[in-house]
Amino acid sequence: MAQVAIVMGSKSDWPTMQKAALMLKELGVSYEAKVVSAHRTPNLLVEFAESAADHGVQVIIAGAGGAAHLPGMIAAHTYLPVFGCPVKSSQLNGLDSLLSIVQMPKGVAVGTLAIGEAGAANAGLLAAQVIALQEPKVRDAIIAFRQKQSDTVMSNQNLELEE
Ligand SMILES: Nc1c(C(=O)O)ncn1[C@@H]1O[C@H](COP(=O)(O)O)[C@@H](O)[C@H]1O
Repeated sequence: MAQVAIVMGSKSDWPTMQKAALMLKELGVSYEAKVVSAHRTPNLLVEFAESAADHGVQVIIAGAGGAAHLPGMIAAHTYLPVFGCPVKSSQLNGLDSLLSIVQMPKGVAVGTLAIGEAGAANAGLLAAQVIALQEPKVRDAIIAFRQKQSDTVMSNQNLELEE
């Protein structure tokens, strides 16, 4: 049973959304990934969102591009926390996705991440931080991840001119 569900509007979102999966894997959090679309599979969306908590899912990450209604519609059908990832669109570079996801009306919350792969990776990190509230092993993995990141920055202080 997966702790985190990663859903996306199309398989074409997977190159972006797999960054969330990679982060969860690195931090030892179980996940399942699937394609669910508010527009193209509206019945599947309702079925997925309404049953996610019963299946043991604790956090949902939802990524979509363009008219990105997926995260908001999922949030409307579950009380689980939903993190929305704006996927870069071909026409407007993801600004459309970002604005679709971030401007939720008061009363239904979606935590919106940055556009693209960095946002997806951070969605994985945030989801892991929620899981870590109850799982010391995940908390330790996050602390180790942060330490490794700091060490990398500290070992990159030799800034030389490239001529
Ligand atoms: N925004 C949504 C939703 C939705 O919000 O339900 N379903 C699909 N899509 C988006 O359409 C884009 C193009 O999809 P295709 O590549 O399949 O044509 C994808 O980024 C997807 O997230």
